[in-house]
Amino acid sequence: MIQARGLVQTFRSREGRKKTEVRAVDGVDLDVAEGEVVGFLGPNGAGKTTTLRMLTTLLRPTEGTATVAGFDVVTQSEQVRRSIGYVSQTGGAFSSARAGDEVVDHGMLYGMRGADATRRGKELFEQLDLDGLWTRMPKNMSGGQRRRLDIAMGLIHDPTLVFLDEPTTGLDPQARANLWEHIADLRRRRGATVFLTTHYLDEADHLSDRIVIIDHGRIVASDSAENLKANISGDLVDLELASAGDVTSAARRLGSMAEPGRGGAEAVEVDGFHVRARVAQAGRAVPGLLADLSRADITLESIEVHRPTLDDVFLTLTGRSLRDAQETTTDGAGPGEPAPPATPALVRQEQ
Ligand SMILES: Nc1ncnc2c1ncn2[C@@H]1O[C@H](COP(=O)(O)OP(=O)(O)OP(=O)(O)O)[C@@H](O)[C@H]1O
Repeated sequence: MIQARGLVQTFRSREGRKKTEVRAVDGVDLDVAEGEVVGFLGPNGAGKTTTLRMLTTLLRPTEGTATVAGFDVVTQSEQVRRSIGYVSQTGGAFSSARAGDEVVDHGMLYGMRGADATRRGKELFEQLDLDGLWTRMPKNMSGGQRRRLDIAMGLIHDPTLVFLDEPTTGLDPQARANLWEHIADLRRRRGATVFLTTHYLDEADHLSDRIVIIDHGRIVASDSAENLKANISGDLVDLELASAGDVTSAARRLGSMAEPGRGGAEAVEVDGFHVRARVAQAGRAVPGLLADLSRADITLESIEVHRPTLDDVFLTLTGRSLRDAQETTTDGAGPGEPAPPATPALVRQEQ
């Protein structure tokens, strides 16, 4: 459905008298099969939106080639546009028409009959929690409601290939869950292919068959979330001790079980009464560890095991945490909408 080879995008900008060149996308190859849901992850400025804009024909690649739905993004841009749905990060510019009319007009632009566009639009309004807002003007909607309207516009013509640029940023948890349901449904019922960028690791993990990670304009990983996590990180074991005296011996015992190549004291993090380390397979390691601690009369307050997250994957690949690589932004939610999470740029909810 999507095939890209050596995609490059450079931007020229001027800082004072100095001209600089930003290589926003630096040789991207992509293959997305029909019916696949791909989560495109990376820190701010990694090149996600620029890649998406090239694939959706909004930006001509500086170098490289890409076909989308079988059409060339440069020489057959019109056919590409007809074949896809696109929800941009910033949303569309709305006229002064009512929300429902905007959506129906948008469907008709794609060749739908008015009655079909209205029926489908009403269905989407209900699914995206926009009930009762059909006749409201978009400028009088909250930020979150406008975001959901953007999504309704992108899906009105039931595209079988959908590009979603941060579709749920600024949405409250319930609206996010609804949209997830909707995206899962697009694939289940229509066999749609979905290519989405997101800063929410749990979203990428939950929705995607495959995660593609981009950093500094280059793809650094591409695999299922399960495989990425299994290949890279061990499980994090977090022990809470009852007394400071037990911390040192617990740290020594846990260190000896840490992942091969990462064992020893340096693999162990001590934080107050907590001792943490990664072990290859916690399910197998923990029973022995507990028995060992018990024999040594070490009293545990609690033990927690965290499966590796996509953030751990990114950290292992690049030496940086996705969270640290993000900037905090607060846009997205409008009046009457719950505020977005404290660091909407990236939220980790897996652990
Ligand atoms: N029109 C432009 N002119 C100059 N530089 C640009 C332009 N558009 C993007 N860039 C730069 O290209 C790089 C990649 O930007 P891009 O928006 O693709 O990143 P992103 O991964 O989508 O980031 P975010 O998660 O913040 O949306 C950044 O360094 C950005 O500043």
